[in-house]
Amino acid sequence: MTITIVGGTGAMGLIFGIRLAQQGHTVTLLDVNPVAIDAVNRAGGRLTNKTGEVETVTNLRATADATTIDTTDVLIVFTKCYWTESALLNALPCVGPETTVLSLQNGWGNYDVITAIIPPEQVLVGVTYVSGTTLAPGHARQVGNPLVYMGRVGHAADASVHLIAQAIDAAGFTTTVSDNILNEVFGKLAINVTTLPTSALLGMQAHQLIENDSTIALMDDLLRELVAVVSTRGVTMLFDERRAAIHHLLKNAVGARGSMLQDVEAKRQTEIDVINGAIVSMGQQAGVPTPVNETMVRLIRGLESTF
Ligand SMILES: NC(=O)C1=CN([C@@H]2O[C@H](COP(=O)(O)OP(=O)(O)OC[C@H]3O[C@@H](n4cnc5c(N)ncnc54)[C@H](OP(=O)(O)O)[C@@H]3O)[C@@H](O)[C@H]2O)C=CC1
Ligand SMILES: CC(C)(CO)C(=O)C(=O)O
Repeated sequence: MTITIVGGTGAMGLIFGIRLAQQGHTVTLLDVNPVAIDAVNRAGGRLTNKTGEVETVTNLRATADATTIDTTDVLIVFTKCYWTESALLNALPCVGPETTVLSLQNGWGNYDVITAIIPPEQVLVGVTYVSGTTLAPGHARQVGNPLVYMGRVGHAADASVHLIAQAIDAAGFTTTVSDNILNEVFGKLAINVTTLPTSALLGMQAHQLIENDSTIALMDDLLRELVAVVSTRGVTMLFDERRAAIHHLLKNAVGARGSMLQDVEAKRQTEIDVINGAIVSMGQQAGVPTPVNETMVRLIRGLESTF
């Protein structure tokens, strides 16, 4: 399969690109970061795995120029959400009528942004529980849970979805094709809404969030609001089940640094608008109060204003 990853030299792009290249796929990392592109083309993509070993993969290339890439079978989107539109427009030279575009980004709204550019029948969305950190240009660390959920929005998956899912699964990510993928997107959003701003504001690693009553109570409040909001969209989410899933994930994510914490440390814009900001907007539309999520948005925006 030919696979192009947009945002490919970022933390998640490198992890998926390296794992897919190790399976023999023709992988191209499309990115705008010249230092990371150069590092990959000179020394290969490097991945520090869960046991601390560094794996180096040289059968992949990186570029900023989509016109140098043949029409790709699959385009995986792994930019920060605020770059999705411009990154996709830049990627169009390697997208044909048979290309499948798959977003595994966090946040709410990726499907709408992508389908404003790419026909919906070519678009898949999903989520992943892998946690990635950039250690150096062209070098990422993979921790977290290697789970992926993907599917077609509003339609059952066909054979082509299963083929891509099999490729991702064979690359070491336990992959589930879902016929109700937006439920999975909301389930992941619940994890991001509760954990990402909390860890970013307090400088805490994932497992530290469940080591004291105050952060547990704060995350409960954020989750309660999200459950109330998504119920107005016909999504049944059980508070206790999601809370247990979040605690389980955090307990098993020792050493993981949430992507928003990494953004704050790098003094980079965060994805707060498509995470807690999305809950605030949906709450406003449905008449559901979301004061705790609104406070997190204000705190993160305040922090961003100091960068
Ligand atoms: N990190 C994590 O643990 C997880 C992240 N996610 C989600 O995955 C997505 C990617 O996150 P992450 O890998 O951490 O982010 P990174 O910032 O590490 O990577 C994003 C990459 O996209 C590049 N980029 C920016 N603009 C463009 C463009 N126009 N065209 C192509 N590439 C571009 C960036 O370059 P530059 O550096 O120069 O800006 C960077 O190399 C986000 O939605 C995040 O929420 C999901 C699960 C876990
Ligand atoms: C939940 C977590 C940590 C990993 O899946 C994540 O989504 C992120 O850091 O953005």
